[in-house]
Amino acid sequence: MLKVMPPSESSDWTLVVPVKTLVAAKTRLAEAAGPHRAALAVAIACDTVEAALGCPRVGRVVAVTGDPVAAEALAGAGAHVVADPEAGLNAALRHGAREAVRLAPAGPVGALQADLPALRPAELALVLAAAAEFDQAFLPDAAEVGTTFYGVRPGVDFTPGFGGESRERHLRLGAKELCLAGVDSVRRDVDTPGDLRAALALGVGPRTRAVARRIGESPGRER
Ligand SMILES: Nc1nc2c(ncn2[C@@H]2O[C@H](COP(=O)(O)OP(=O)(O)OP(=O)(O)O)[C@@H](O)[C@H]2O)c(=O)[nH]1
Ligand SMILES: C=C(OP(=O)(O)O)C(=O)O
Repeated sequence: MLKVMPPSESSDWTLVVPVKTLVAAKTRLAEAAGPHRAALAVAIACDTVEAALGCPRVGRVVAVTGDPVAAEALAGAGAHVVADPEAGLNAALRHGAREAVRLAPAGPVGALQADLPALRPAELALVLAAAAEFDQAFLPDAAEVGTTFYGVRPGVDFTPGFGGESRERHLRLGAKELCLAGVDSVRRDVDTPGDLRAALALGVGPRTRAVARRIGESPGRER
């Protein structure tokens, strides 16, 4: 029998989450995490994916990684995993976005950083609702230097400019900066030990709490 798939709705986002090879991941947490650095990177990415999938505006998460260990864990957290073209972060995101359009041609596409372990689905919903008002939009990170989310309306070119001081780059590229209250968990990226403590204070997902305990950090409150 022919199975007719329902058309994806415009509020049904596909989020692309990039996860680099674990040997190279989270180097700024090397001292704090010691032998648990790769486990911490995987835990943070999987908690991010699980929370994103818990958001009613998200239809699916496409994770882009070339790492087999990360790929298995991310698939276990519910992501649709595609291989990394190994040409850098923005190339990985564009590759994931092509898969997103293949999976849901009528839906909006976003890039979400993989290091948001405190992410709360309801806060992500606010960001996606705001982003849907613009052709191209982004959310700056907690430090207001980088970016945690970049998204486009259906049919608009997906041209992410992540890396380093990407807030300025996204502004120059003409994306609308989202200035929203009540979305701290979507902006709380984790690069340094200080960032990790700030995320733990907000409340992180269960995998990150478990690794935090192993590296001697107080796991803080539950998300
Ligand atoms: N798939 C993919 N993801 C990448 C690549 N480069 C960076 N990322 C991801 O993009 C996000 C930001 O990356 P970085 O800040 O460069 O790296 P990081 O692992 O978070 O931290 P550091 O090693 O401390 O710089 C993280 O989620 C990374 O996993 C890449 O080439 N491919
Ligand atoms: C790559 C970026 O993030 P990070 O702070 O993780 O380097 C970015 O903000 O564009």
